[in-house]
Amino acid sequence: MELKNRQWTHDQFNAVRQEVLNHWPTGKEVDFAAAVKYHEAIPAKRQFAKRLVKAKKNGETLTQPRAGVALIDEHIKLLNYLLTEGEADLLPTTIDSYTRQNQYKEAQNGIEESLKAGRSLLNGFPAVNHGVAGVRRVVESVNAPLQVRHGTPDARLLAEITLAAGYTSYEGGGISYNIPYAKEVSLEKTILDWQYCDRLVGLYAEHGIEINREPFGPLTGTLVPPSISHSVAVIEGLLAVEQGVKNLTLGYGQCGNLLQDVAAIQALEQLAEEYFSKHSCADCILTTVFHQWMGGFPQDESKAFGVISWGAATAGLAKATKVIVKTPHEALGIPTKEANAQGLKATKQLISMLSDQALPATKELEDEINIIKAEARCILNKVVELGQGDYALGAVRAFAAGVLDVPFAPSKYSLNKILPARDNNGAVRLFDVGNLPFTPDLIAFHHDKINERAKAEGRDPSFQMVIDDIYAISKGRLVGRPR
Ligand SMILES: CCC[C@H]1O[C@@H](n2cnc3c(N)ncnc32)[C@H](O)[C@@H]1O
Repeated sequence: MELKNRQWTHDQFNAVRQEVLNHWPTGKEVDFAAAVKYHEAIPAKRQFAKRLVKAKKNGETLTQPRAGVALIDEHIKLLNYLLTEGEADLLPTTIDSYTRQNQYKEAQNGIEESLKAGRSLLNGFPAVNHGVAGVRRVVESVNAPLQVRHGTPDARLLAEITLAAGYTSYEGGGISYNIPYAKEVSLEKTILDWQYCDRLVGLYAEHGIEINREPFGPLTGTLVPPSISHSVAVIEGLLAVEQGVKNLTLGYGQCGNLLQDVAAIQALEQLAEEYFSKHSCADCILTTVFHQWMGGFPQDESKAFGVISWGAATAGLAKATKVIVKTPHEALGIPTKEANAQGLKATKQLISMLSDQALPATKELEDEINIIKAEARCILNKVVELGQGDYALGAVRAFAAGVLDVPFAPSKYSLNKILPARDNNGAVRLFDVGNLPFTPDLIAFHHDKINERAKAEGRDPSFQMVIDDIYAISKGRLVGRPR
């Protein structure tokens, strides 16, 4: 099928669906009409979209962990522990890496080995192998809104099975689950495959079932400038809305400077409103998600709590609709349920203590918001130009030209010409703007900010700054100062 940002017809969708449902035997369990009926009976309090709308209306910042283990009963126990002990407002199901690569045979082995070992030998929940009936057991046993979180370039069968089972939110996107997650999967293919996922959500919406979609905001999670992650978020949001998605959460990964991060969430809301109303998507409900620091963490658990709490405080002051919570085991690997619950409770403490405060709307904050929006507009307008008006085509061409460029991305489709580094206050700026289509004054802004830090540190701007910043937080700092 030719790539274009146009809603798929039912015939186009159904032609592809037959093939998708055959990718693994459990695909046969998918019965869309029965799934719609099942969703109709899901109470509002367990519907992700509704809970987000309520939070936006009440000015709440909801907490959500990441969590997933191999076997159904253990996964249910884990989620219920995070709900009761961790006081989570929203719950995930993090999918294992084999499933993310469509390696369902290996996932099946993982299930069998986990049964033998009596513990999870997968780094997430292999939903495709468990099938609709198995995944539905999770939905029936956990009294909270459930979201599928993963990192899957071809997430079509995973969407069919988890949504049919009753999950009411689905993370990911054709850019955000390709560029940071795959080495050489064509962007064209993943954007097409994610149009399928969004069209499926659109079909549920046509039957009155509201399912929330959340493009993956942080991308590589390593010093990604806000304007770059926002540009991807807006593009994926527009592509999703074209396929009939009505409830979207756009996301952003914490960078660490409070002013820049609060400005980033406000700029994201304003950019989304601007671009969505421009493309007549006024009836799409928009919320935001703030991801606590996605880069390297300190091994020491007390220091890790410091990083988690900083992310919680920033999310609370930014008034994001939800915050994705890290754990004190981040530097070690998959967290225990206790560590996961601790991260959630520390976060909730900060969020509730900050619910009566907001960052004052100072000139500095406004300036930061305007810089982020100006940069994103430069990128998005160039994307539309390259795509001759089409965001899907434009996105593919923009990556080829370096107009969109994600730092430290594994994908060969990202030029990786840009180089981010922190300025003297720790805000993420660009040491090398690569081929980003910024105006001269924006380029000068970044240049000056990096030079200001260089002067303060008594060294020339260099790639060493980038390296120092990558390791800074795990070494207890924000700005990677020279030794
Ligand atoms: C983009 C996602 C990276 C983050 O996702 C966490 N993560 C991955 N898999 C699981 C899991 N099965 N349970 C709890 N957290 C998980 C990692 O720690 C990291 O923070």
